[in-house]
Amino acid sequence: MTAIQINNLSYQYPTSDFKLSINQLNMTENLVAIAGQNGAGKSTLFKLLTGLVQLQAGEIQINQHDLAGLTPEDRLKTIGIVFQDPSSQLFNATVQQEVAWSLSQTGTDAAVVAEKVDQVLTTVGLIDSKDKNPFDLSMPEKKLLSIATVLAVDPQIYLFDEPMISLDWPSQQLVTRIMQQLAHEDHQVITITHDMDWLAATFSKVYVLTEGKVSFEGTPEAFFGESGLAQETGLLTPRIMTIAQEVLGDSRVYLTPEDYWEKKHTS
Ligand SMILES: Nc1ncnc2c1ncn2[C@@H]1O[C@H](COP(=O)(O)OP(=O)(O)OP(=O)(O)O)[C@@H](O)[C@H]1O
Repeated sequence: MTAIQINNLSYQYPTSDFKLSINQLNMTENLVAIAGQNGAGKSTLFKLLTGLVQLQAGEIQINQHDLAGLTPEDRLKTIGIVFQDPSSQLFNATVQQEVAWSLSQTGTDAAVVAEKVDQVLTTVGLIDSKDKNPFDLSMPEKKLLSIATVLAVDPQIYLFDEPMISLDWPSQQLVTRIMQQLAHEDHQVITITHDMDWLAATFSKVYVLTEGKVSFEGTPEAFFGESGLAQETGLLTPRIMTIAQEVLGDSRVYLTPEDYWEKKHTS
């Protein structure tokens, strides 16, 4: 089990009034979603977790080790991020080299690299494109390649910033399966998402940020079950719940169509 512990965190951009403040947060679940309106501070939290910006106050601990004290190599092996825009992550001449480059940053033995590259490219369905230039890939393929570069390093914690954006349905299903498999293997998977249907169907724990503060932590069932909370925090409810409410006047919590069917037939 991985535990991220945040104490008295505070961060303010030099050129903006926005301030992220988290007094105490203890993240231990393997499948975690971070939600919140635009500008709530979700990406800023990811930047702090990956060291892209430095904490101004407080501490972030991973399994009781201060994140700030990790060497760059240990940090890579601890937390990996898949950015929203894959183009910001890709710069090598071939798909194969792109994945090999990310592994070379962790001092991996050259003999292991080729095998690992093939393995992760197979996982994301890009093995037949390994000699292509990353910029000749489609947007979903670029995203899958950026996921492969992180899978190759195999960090303890995976951060995904809006992974579903610009993916077609098969790629969405593939990425969801990869995340579930990672969580099953006891990695921690933390995802920023605006997709409430996907959040409700996939995650066991949700943290909602509102204006730089954690305004809710709990299960999706508890979040959508608290009357008016989704609306107050600027989020939608799952579509099945909206339909049940608006068409049938049924205001119970339904996370997925399957959940609706089950609850209807067991009550
Ligand atoms: N580099 C920066 N310099 C100054 N202000 C910034 C910078 N990056 C973000 N901000 C501001 O900080 C606030 C939080 O931004 P952040 O990107 O963390 O929000 P978010 O919840 O990820 O939003 P979104 O859902 O739109 O991605 C916003 O008001 C944003 O304008």
